[in-house]
Amino acid sequence: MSCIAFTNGEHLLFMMLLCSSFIYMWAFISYINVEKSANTILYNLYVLMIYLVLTGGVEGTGPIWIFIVSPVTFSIRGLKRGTFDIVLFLIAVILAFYFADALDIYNYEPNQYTYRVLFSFIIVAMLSAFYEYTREKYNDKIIALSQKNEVLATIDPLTNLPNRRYTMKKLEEFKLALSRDQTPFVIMLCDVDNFKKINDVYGHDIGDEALTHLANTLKQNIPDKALVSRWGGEEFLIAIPNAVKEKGVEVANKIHASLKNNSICELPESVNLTISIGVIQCLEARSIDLDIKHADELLYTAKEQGKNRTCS
Ligand SMILES: Nc1nc2c(ncn2[C@@H]2O[C@H](COP(=O)(O)OP(=O)(O)OP(=O)(O)O)[C@@H](O)[C@H]2O)c(=O)[nH]1
Repeated sequence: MSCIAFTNGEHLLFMMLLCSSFIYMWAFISYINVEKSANTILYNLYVLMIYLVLTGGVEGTGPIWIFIVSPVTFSIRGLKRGTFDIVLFLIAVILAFYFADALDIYNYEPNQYTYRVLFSFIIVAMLSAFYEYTREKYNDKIIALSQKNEVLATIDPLTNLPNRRYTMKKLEEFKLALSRDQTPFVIMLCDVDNFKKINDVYGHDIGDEALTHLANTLKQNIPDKALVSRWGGEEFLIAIPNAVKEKGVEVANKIHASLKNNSICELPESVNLTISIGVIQCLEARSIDLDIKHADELLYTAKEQGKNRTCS
């Protein structure tokens, strides 16, 4: 457009369009700062449009270009800020039409032309605002849905405890705190004793009930900042930050006692739900996987020694 203006001898328009092209190019190159680039593009567009309305552009066709302003504004600014900018731009356009005539810069003919342009601009702006409104609404819905899915992906649906995926992330964080600030932490691996028998004798539903009961018992007996998760099947993992092994053993004993005192109503009184636990204090030099392997070995020892006990 700038080249066309040059060959037509419209030197001022040529300069305006050339400057705009350079500004757009700069905004494109410095795209790293999105906010800054977007503002540059938008304000440059406004200045160019006001210039076209004020001078009439080529044979009075300048105002036609203002229709691109509303979609660009709403897509960059969003609904709220976009509406504010569009209203300011509209006032500027009305003033530009007024001064074009008052200062005899360009006389738009027929008279109705100015009104037609302004009214059609308002209609296009309203349609763009409506489009932006629905776009933002659906965008919010999609964000809410993906946040919900993200939560669901980290929760075990039966016990409502975090799952292994989430726990691994948390354990990495604890490990980082251990190597950075020397904050010790404890891992406890718990496994239900003779669970297959409970399932076989009383059915899977009662088995599920037992797992939920155990999850609640674990939650009630761990310190505030500790994490309890369903590690898989009938295995649970507890991580206690800022704690040493003795604390883990103390918590384990509390859990054994609590399970003994609170039986599941669906199970006969003679059947006690018990668990075996392996407790370790994590070492800075060991990976999380090796820590867990070590806890698993202690859990195995607890099973071998007769179950319903803790090894550390
Ligand atoms: N009801 C129910 N059972 C489960 C679930 N996940 C795993 N199980 C059952 O847990 C049982 C685990 O059995 P085993 O690995 O033999 O362990 P165990 O019978 O507890 O024996 P020990 O660990 O040696 O005390 C299996 O029968 C699995 O089917 C679950 O979500 N619900």
